[in-house]
Amino acid sequence: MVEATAQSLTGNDFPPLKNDLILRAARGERTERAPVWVMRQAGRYLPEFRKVREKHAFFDICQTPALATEITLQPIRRYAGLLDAAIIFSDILVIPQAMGMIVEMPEGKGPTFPHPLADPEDLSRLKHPVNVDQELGYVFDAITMTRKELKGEVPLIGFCGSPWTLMAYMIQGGGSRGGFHSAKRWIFQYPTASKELLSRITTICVDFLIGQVRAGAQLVQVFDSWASELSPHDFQEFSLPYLCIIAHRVKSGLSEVGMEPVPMILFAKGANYALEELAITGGYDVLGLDWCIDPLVARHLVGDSVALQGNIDPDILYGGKEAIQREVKRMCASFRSNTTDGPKGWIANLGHGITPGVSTEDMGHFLSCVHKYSRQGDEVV
Ligand SMILES: O=C(O)CCc1c2[nH]c(c1CC(=O)O)Cc1[nH]c(c(CC(=O)O)c1CCC(=O)O)Cc1[nH]c(c(CC(=O)O)c1CCC(=O)O)Cc1[nH]c(c(CCC(=O)O)c1CC(=O)O)C2
Repeated sequence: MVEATAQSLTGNDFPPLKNDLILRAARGERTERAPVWVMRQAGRYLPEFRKVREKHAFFDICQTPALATEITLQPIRRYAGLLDAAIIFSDILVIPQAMGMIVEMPEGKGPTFPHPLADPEDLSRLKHPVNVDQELGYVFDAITMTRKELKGEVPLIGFCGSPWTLMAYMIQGGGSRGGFHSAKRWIFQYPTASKELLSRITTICVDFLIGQVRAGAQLVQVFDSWASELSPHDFQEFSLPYLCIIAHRVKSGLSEVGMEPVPMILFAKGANYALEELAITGGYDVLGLDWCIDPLVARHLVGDSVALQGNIDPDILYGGKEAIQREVKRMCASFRSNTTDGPKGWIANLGHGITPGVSTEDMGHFLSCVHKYSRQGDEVV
């Protein structure tokens, strides 16, 4: 267990960084091998996470910097030398909580909102404006503490949910299992109120990401996990403009306080139809891919303007050692455009989060295979 407390945090005098592979790849540079991290790498597939979870409620962990730090470090310790980034332990749903909504996490059911937004009058129930330092300062404290405890081993990623994905949760009242009818009814029946809500969330995302960087995050990722629910036209109307505002305002906001921009990653799951446009106008340095697009095709669409992240099917980790090796090899060849050169502008990851049933050994095997098959000079499939 880490010993520091939130009270002991002082300034931003962090230990020097020893591994900058992911930062170089995010800038589009050619690297000696692909940096690798995994969405949800600190989570239920780890027995050490489940042990902490037995004693603490999910959001208590998020709100207690020493616990969030401990869990963020768990995969970094277990897979020492194999992971090239840590991601702060938190959840995308801390923003709806900051807006005054109650979010519960009943065992085995996933996030639940007991009082979702039913119609536009309900917007008046939300805090507006939101004081992000006050409501989400615990995430900033957790980031500062984690950054110190990481001792420069790997960079730390901060994150938030996208306006559309968060709006969908706030109206739907729960996870993907319930469908998306209520959330989508809003965009068709109440487009003006929907845009008002999206704008409010956008402002919070901007302040939240700037705060995370000021607290010590060295990259940030925006999760638009439910982009897949929108048609290309509706993505243009109800998600893309807000994603663009976030990227541009975070960068300008950081420069206003005299800070260097950090790489920004966008994971818009299922929005592969928008990759070309996102690369041109999005303002993100890295675009995350799900497993439904071939990396060669994605690279062709985005050109050299952005780095890419991803993208094998998370269920491959259930396929056994041989399948993992085979599929990682295939992914590496495709991201490396079938050359023996080192990868250029590629961060290896799954195409979405690791799921709770994966064995810790198979996760380790995935990471080792990326190290082996993404290396410069290595054979291609
Ligand atoms: O599938 C659903 O409908 C609800 C998903 C869900 C959320 N929080 C949740 C759950 C329950 C669950 O995972 O079973 C609740 C949640 N969030 C988290 C965990 C830990 C774990 O997955 O085992 C859990 C499970 C909690 C538990 O029961 O112990 C932590 C979390 N959520 C998230 C992150 C960031 C990341 O992915 O790396 C991270 C932290 C980083 C890390 O674990 O290393 C992000 C998150 N949370 C969430 C989403 C939306 C995804 C979706 O709706 O499909 C997303 C974004 C995404 O994964 O695309 C919402």
